[in-house]
Amino acid sequence: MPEEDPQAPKVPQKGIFDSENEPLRSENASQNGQVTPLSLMIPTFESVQTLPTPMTYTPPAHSAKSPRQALVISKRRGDAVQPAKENAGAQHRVVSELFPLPEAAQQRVSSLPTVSESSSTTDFSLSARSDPIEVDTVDDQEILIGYMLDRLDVPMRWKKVRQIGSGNFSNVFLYESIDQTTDPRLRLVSVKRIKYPEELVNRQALNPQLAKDLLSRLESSLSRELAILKSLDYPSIVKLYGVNNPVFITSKKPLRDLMLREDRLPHCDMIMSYCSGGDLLVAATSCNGKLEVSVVQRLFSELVMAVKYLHDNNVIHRDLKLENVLLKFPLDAIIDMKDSPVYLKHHLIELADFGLCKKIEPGELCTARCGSEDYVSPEILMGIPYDGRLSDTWALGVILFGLLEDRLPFDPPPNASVRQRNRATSHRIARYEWKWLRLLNEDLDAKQIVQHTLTRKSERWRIDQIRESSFVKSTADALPF
Ligand SMILES: Nc1ncnc2c1ncn2[C@@H]1O[C@H](COP(=O)(O)OP(=O)(O)OP(=O)(O)O)[C@@H](O)[C@H]1O
Repeated sequence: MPEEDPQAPKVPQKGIFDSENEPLRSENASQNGQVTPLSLMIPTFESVQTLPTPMTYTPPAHSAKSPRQALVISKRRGDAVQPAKENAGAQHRVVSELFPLPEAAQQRVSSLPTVSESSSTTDFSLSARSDPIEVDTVDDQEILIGYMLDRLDVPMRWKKVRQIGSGNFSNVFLYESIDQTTDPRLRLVSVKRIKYPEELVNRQALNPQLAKDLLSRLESSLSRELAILKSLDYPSIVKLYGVNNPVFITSKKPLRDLMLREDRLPHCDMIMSYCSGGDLLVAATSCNGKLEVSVVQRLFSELVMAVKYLHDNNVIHRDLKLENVLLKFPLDAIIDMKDSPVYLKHHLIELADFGLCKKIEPGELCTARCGSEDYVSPEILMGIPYDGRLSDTWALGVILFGLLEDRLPFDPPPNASVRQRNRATSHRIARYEWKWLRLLNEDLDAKQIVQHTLTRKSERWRIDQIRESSFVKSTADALPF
């Protein structure tokens, strides 16, 4: 039996079941008699008493990371399309998990069937209160006071420069230090400001039990991300420098403690290393398919090393995707650096977004179904206990394919029929349905990695096998970290 995730909530089996409690059958299943959990039911959020674990939803239309150019990778996140299409927003991603999305009420949320994970429910003293919870919202905060992890007693100040990103669970801002700092890394920092669920932000009257549940998920998810980030120390992984309130570091139940003090939900800012090149999705798509294989090799090899560091330390990421690979410098600068010694000496990427990561025991299987739709492995889609390391290597295969082919493997192929286009991405994933187009006749070492990762878990390469593959080994051996 797999061990259960100690920090995930208990989520009853509640997803894709019809009135007789029979799983709905997929297109595939109706042909071969097997049940595949691919159909979606779309409940309204209000009717969800227990939180759906993974959710397919339409991301908010507004985003600071919207590239304003046409993107070659066709099915881009709802926020990464041209302005005219922003509100069409029909792109879906599977996300998760421990607390509902901010602005959930505006989004199309679909629950998938899930496997329960045990909960470490925090006992918020909310059962007696029926009034809305006051939330500290500070998106316009110009001056940030923060505390470094190693100097929690000394406040430092930064001034907001601009917003640099937005995800489902956070807004990310660039801040510049006001104080004299001897540490050059702290001069420009990125600040990840956690978005709270819309029900809390809008202060709608919440069922006290639901509020308690929601807050406990929020707290355990936040604490987990902070604790794991704090424990990581690798050049190619985003660095947590500090937080806006030391309680987020010192307490195991920071929200509860701060709410007792202030009777309102405190905001949480994570002060982190800044990557001026933005994310790899935007950078790669801006090349219009002209990213050289040697650059792909350099960046991908470093990413493999970062994931190897995580797996060696029993951490799984569970949300590896192009958007979460940040570039330390703009891509043009990286390309110009190719002949300089810096190219191999300095880290060029930082892996970000540890909101779904988890510390696991060796051999432990996970049950929380989470990730981003295009990158999620078949076993997570199926709702069976999965090895998080193998789901991470699957996602690495998706990333590498995307960089090489300039489209994602489970998008409908460019020459797809209407019927193929109408099929859900999850159908193609469940059938391992991907193929080379641009590289069809190319003999390239990199293809071997994709072939051995976008495959059944029993045959799938682990991170060490990817590390030792010819495409990665020569570059990774040359990196000093
Ligand atoms: N350290 C950083 N430096 C530069 N940009 C960053 C940094 N961290 C995040 N960003 C930008 O902000 C975006 C959102 O950040 P992040 O993925 O951490 O948020 P999230 O809310 O957890 O996202 P998701 O919806 O993918 O879960 C990133 O895709 C990136 O463009």
